[in-house]
Amino acid sequence: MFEVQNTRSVALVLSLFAIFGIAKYLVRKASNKNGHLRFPPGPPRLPIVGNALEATNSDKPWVTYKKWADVYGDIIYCRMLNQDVIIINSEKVAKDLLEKRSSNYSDRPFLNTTEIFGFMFNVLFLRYGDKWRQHRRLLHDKLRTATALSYRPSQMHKTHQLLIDMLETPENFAYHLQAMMISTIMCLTYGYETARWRDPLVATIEEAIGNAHEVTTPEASAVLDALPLLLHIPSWFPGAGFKRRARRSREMFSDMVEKPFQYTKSHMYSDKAVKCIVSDLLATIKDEDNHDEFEKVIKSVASTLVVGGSETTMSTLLDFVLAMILFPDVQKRAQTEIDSVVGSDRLPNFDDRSSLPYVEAVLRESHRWHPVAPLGVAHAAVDDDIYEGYRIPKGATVVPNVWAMSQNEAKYPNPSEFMPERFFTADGKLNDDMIHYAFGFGRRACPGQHVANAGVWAAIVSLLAIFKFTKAKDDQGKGIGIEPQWTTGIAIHPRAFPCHIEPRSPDITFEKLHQMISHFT
Ligand code: HEM
Repeated sequence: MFEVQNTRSVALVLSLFAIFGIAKYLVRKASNKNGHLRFPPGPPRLPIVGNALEATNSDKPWVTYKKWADVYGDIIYCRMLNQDVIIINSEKVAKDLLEKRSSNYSDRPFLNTTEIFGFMFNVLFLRYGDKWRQHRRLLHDKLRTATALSYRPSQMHKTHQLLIDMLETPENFAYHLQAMMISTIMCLTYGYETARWRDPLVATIEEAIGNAHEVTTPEASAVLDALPLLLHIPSWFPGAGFKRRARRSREMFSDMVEKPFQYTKSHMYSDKAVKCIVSDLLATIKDEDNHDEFEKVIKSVASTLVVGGSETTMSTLLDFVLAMILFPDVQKRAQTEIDSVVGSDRLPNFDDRSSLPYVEAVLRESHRWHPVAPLGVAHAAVDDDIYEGYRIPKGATVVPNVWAMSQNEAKYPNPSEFMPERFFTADGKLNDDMIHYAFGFGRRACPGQHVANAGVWAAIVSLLAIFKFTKAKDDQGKGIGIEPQWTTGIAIHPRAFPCHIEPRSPDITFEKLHQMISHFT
């Protein structure tokens, strides 16, 4: 994060670390009540930096942590500069700590990068306490299973728009997937209809989120968290380019929070008003004394929905498309199932869902194969704790390595293969592995998972019903090989890959598709 560019800066940074490290060690030693217990096992630590170099050396820290897990076990202690970090590599330990002891593990570590990049409006990063509870109550009310059902018509409507866009310009598939997911959540949250192509608000949201994803992880924030003094150096100072990026990020997030909110507020009593989450919430606080305070909460909840609900679902769909190209037999089997249940004269609807178990398994495998949030979102320990005889210090950052859970060979043989079959029992029924760990743990678990699963299912089943996904071809007509790569950060997605998308049948013309959509029930 902090780009050290010359030897003097390095010397200065290291001396400061040494002073702060020793001071923190002495304070901790004096106040520690479980000091006689050992930390969980972990890799050897260097003086001052601890394990920070190894953890930040790769753009896939989850893979590094999984390698550590193979040596040291399911619960690991490491140190990122002056920060204690506990890495959890199994579902069992994650449940034991983050769920069964959730009153101690529902806090978030404070990351300086979230603050300076303007991401603190996001409920995801709120510390555990009354303010978080107030936000979380509203989120729960608007995202719980029963309410989520009322979003389905809108989710299907946006999915049908996606089918039209894909038929028109299949080469822009990644843009269409992203635009659909942002458009859906903007409509549900703000009643705002995005333009079909290059909507300015969509562009701001994409840029703001993309920018923040890489820097809002404990690994990326480690230097600034250890040495907050660096926040005060001027932006022209060598290595302080992050300050200029942070300023731009704050401006974009401010637009993202304010503009759509003001749109809803100014339209909610007009003839064109569309019922949405923000207008519902604003109506409930109309006569409240501390109206301005409530308005801030609504703004924060609404923009969190957009951040939480767009990039994650789009990334899952990109994983799905990539998997369909790399694993054509899975695609064929899912389409055979859809054809047998839905036929070719209509589009799938939510009533078909329970009759399409293989498609359901494709959805689960899309969450498992390359989890969108490979290190979940870090929790933090409120107080000292002891687990299996090991000491977990108060304030430790607790990282669930979702990647390691998803690649557990004992549970998922050949984990790098996309195999929906792994979700079936021997007698051909869907098993009960819903990949809940991809959505986090305990009191902080994703409140949007029902909405997410409905939206992603609708897109997967509809795309499979209409389109065939294959490798793009070179000049000689040979399929172009794909070496899949993923982005890095708190939420990841496959980097651009070549792909050929065409209708499964020559009967699928614009006219036919519009007809199917107009007859949709
Ligand atoms: C594939 C889609 C999604 C995935 C994989 C996902 C994953 C996650 C994860 C891992 C967390 C952190 C949980 C933890 O701290 O243990 C989270 C939190 C959250 N998600 Fe999602 N999410 C998805 C979709 C959505 C959607 C569609 C929404 C909203 C409509 C949403 C809203 C939120 C919110 C508000 C939080 C913050 C919860 C808190 O800190 O209390 N997510 N999500």
